[in-house]
Amino acid sequence: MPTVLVLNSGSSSLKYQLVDPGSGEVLAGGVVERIGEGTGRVAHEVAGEEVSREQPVADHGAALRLVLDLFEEAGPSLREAGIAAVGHRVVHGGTSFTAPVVVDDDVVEAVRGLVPLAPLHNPANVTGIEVARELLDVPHVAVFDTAFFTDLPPAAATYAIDAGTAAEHGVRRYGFHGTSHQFVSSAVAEHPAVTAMLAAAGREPGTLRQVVLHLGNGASASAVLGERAVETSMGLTPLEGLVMGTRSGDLDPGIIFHLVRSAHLSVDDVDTLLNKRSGLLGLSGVNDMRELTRLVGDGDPDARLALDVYLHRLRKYVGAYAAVLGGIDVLAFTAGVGENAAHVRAGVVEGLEFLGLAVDRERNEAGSRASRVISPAAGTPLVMVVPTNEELAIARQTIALVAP
Ligand SMILES: Nc1ncnc2c1ncn2[C@@H]1O[C@H](COP(=O)(O)OP(=O)(O)O)[C@@H](O)[C@H]1O
Ligand SMILES: CC(=O)OP(=O)(O)O
Ligand SMILES: [Mg+2]
Repeated sequence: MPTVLVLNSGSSSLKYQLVDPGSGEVLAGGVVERIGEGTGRVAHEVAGEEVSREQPVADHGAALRLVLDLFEEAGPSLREAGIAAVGHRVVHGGTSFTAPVVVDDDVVEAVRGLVPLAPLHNPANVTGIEVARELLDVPHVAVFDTAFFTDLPPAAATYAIDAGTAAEHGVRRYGFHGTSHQFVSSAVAEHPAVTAMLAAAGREPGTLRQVVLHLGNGASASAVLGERAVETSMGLTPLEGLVMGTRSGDLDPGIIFHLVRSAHLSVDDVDTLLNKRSGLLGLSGVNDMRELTRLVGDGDPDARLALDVYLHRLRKYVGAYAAVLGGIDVLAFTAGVGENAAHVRAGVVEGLEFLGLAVDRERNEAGSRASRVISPAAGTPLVMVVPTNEELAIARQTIALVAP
């Protein structure tokens, strides 16, 4: 099967994978970090071997050139591998993009036009697409984080603000991490434990009520009924909702006015504060869950409070989404924290016994990498860990468009 190069341009990083969309095999992959900062780093992994380099990387264009050089040096050569297409993760698709599209000049301009709605993410996406199109003469496909949430019910997608202003400025809830929520919720729906549960109750797949928690650096929750997303925690931008590594998630918008008027912060200052200096980092000094867990173990009170705020917000969302769905059949954890931090999973479920949710200690703490049930054998609803794979999902959606 021809391979697809998947590019995920973040605000200061470029993650990439060369994937066989048929088998899911990753032929090579890596990350360029600290783009635009004084010191950059690139780590390229191929066949279990890592090649890394420290050097300043000016922008996402330079990052991509560096990656393509590494493919030629360390392999596999992209020229010889003959990639079929490049799949780009694009964070904000606005209302224009409800499904993946083959990139042309108009698409690039439309993604650029959405920069005001995603100032941290879309500029890097535009640069990534432009440079990749220049360097790699194959079809390019854009896959949007927002697409899975296009059909949110109006009651969930609408902010209760002046309707004319909202319409004029595209103010509505879009939702993000959709590629992951879609991948995970369909993996849940296909899992034998879930199909057996529905069959035993004589229920149709369309009635399956899931809450998916994507807990990475960015974090979001979704409520999925059958195959359809009916709620999600991120809104106009990826700032709303859960407590994240460096983002505040939900807060009283009055805080912004207070900081602008009383603390004389500029709008850009507040933007930076809420997106880059808040969340776990703002409360504890660290944004990485592994470090936070270490600090909590050492008895650090700030780290303890940060973790308590993080878990409290998650429990609120699970309870709210159970209400939105009229009950819950599956609670699924995914992404870096969700897949690896057993104490976070246990901490979310603790106190939600009234919904029937529980984790089995041994199952929760087993170090497996596979999709699995971690609730007690006899119980419903199910609590599950389901590894996400946004790159594979992007590669599959890309190849489906260019070589159907
Ligand atoms: N073994 C682990 N235990 C706890 N947290 C982990 C573990 N491995 C990764 N994480 C956490 O996962 C987060 C990163 O998640 P990831 O999905 O890779 O992020 P993103 O793709 O948003 O950059 C970090 O907070 C990191 O500490
Ligand atoms: C949309 C978003 O928050 O993405 P990430 O988690 O990659 O920052
Ligand atoms: Mg991620």
